[in-house]
Amino acid sequence: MKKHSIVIAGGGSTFTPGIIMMLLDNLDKFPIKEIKFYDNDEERQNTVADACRVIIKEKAPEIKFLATVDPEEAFSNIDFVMAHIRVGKYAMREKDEKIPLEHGVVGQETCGPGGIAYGMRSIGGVLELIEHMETFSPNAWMLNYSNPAAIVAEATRRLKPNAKVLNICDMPISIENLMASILELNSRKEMIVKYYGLNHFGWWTDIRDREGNDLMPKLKNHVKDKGYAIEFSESGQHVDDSWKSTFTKVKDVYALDPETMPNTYLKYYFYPQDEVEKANAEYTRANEVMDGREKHVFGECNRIAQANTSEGSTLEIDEHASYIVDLARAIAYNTQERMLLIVENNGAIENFDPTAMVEVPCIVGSQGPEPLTQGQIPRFQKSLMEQQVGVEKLVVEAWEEGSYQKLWQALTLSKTVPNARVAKELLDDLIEANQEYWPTLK
Ligand SMILES: NC(=O)c1ccc[n+]([C@@H]2O[C@H](COP(=O)([O-])OP(=O)(O)OC[C@H]3O[C@@H](n4cnc5c(N)ncnc54)[C@H](O)[C@@H]3O)[C@@H](O)[C@H]2O)c1
Ligand SMILES: O=P(O)(O)OC[C@H]1O[C@H](O[C@H]2[C@H](O)[C@@H](O)[C@@H](O)O[C@@H]2CO)[C@H](O)[C@@H](O)[C@@H]1O
Ligand SMILES: [Mn+2]
Repeated sequence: MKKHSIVIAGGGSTFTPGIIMMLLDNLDKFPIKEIKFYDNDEERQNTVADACRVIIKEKAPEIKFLATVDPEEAFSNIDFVMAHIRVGKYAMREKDEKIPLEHGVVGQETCGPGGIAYGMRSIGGVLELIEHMETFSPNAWMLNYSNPAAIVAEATRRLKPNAKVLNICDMPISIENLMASILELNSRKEMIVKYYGLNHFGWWTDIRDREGNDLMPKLKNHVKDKGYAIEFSESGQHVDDSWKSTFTKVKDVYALDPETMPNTYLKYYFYPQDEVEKANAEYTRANEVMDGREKHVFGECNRIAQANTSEGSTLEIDEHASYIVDLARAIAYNTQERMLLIVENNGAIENFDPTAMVEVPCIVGSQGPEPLTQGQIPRFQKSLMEQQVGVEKLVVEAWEEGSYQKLWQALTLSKTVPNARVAKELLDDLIEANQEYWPTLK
């Protein structure tokens, strides 16, 4: 098997050590020659890189390792870019969440005004990574999970239509892991699913085992009362209380259409007021993540680098991120794996905008993804998706044209925003907070 060279863009991410440990755990399936880290924050990246260097040396000393802030060094001679950047880091995520709450609107990193603000920051950052890849390794593929994936994917479709970039999200994978637990299966890979939607905005319509048996009745029986909540102590991975509450809230989302299984993020569109009431405007998910995951990961990285050993480390392999290996293998070895990806619709959802970026099952091989047709979708989901895809497209147009008007329209159209006046007040506050990152809007 060919050994691959990869660059992780956003080397300083809190997810990087877990992904490195996951890659090292899968070397038999996806051999690696070289790993490079690239970030535009050298200090943050070095903290993670100094620990990962130790881990790689212990587990696979034959792998070359380099951390750099120089695009040419990072993007030369690579086969894959694994991209997870957060433009503006947690300081800006905190503003994305808190500014909407000041206006009585959902404060969430990828949904509603927070997602729109984050999108306006991410588009430029992700397009720049694509340009580096195309300049220094034109045959490489980018596996992109930088958020907000829906807006980023639309930007890549519109502004880099020929780029070899695959946009993917781990939420369906996480949910399928929970479904597998509920169904008492050994792995989510025992399920064959049908699914359609937008990123963080979709529904499973059919779930079967490999023999073709319908697993939906058993799932429905659990989800109607408990959502996707399970006994998390048995799941092996730590799950924060706010995520447990999200998994439980699924039962209310499910009630809207008991024939399908929903993505967790739909709660922000169906029950925005519940989310606003529950939120603490002084302490949002960004604060939780900074005090939790970020402190833990950076604390452990410092300890490993100083001790020059990972012995006793509490960093966890990011098991559910193994979809990244599946995706890279599908491209590298033409495995024809069936995976949910965010791709241009082109008729996969028959009665929906062919130019929308939708999340559907695809067969992935060395030529990229082939979307599987999901047929016609019902009026309820179609109407919701049309509104949301309108928001996403308007954001990308606003970014490209520097249009205040289109961004105001996008915010007004979002189901999470009550009216155009609130949308305008929000927009003005978001412009003020994002001066360093957004294009100038006229
Ligand atoms: N698609 C998914 O389902 C999924 C799942 C988990 C995380 N994510 C995304 O992964 C990303 C990382 O998340 P995190 O919580 O670890 O964030 P983080 O802030 O810890 O890491 C992001 C890194 O990106 C770097 N960065 C920012 N702008 C950059 C640029 N223009 N060029 C190069 N590097 C840049 C930052 O310096 C930082 O080190 C986020 O976009 C997050 O939303 C996506
Ligand atoms: O609030 P965060 O930073 O913890 O998570 C935001 C991300 O949430 C999703 O990914 C989750 C995953 O679905 C969950 O089960 C858990 O295992 O962790 C992941 C990362 O926290 C979502 O798909 C991402 O787009 C979000 O960035
Ligand atoms: Mn996601």
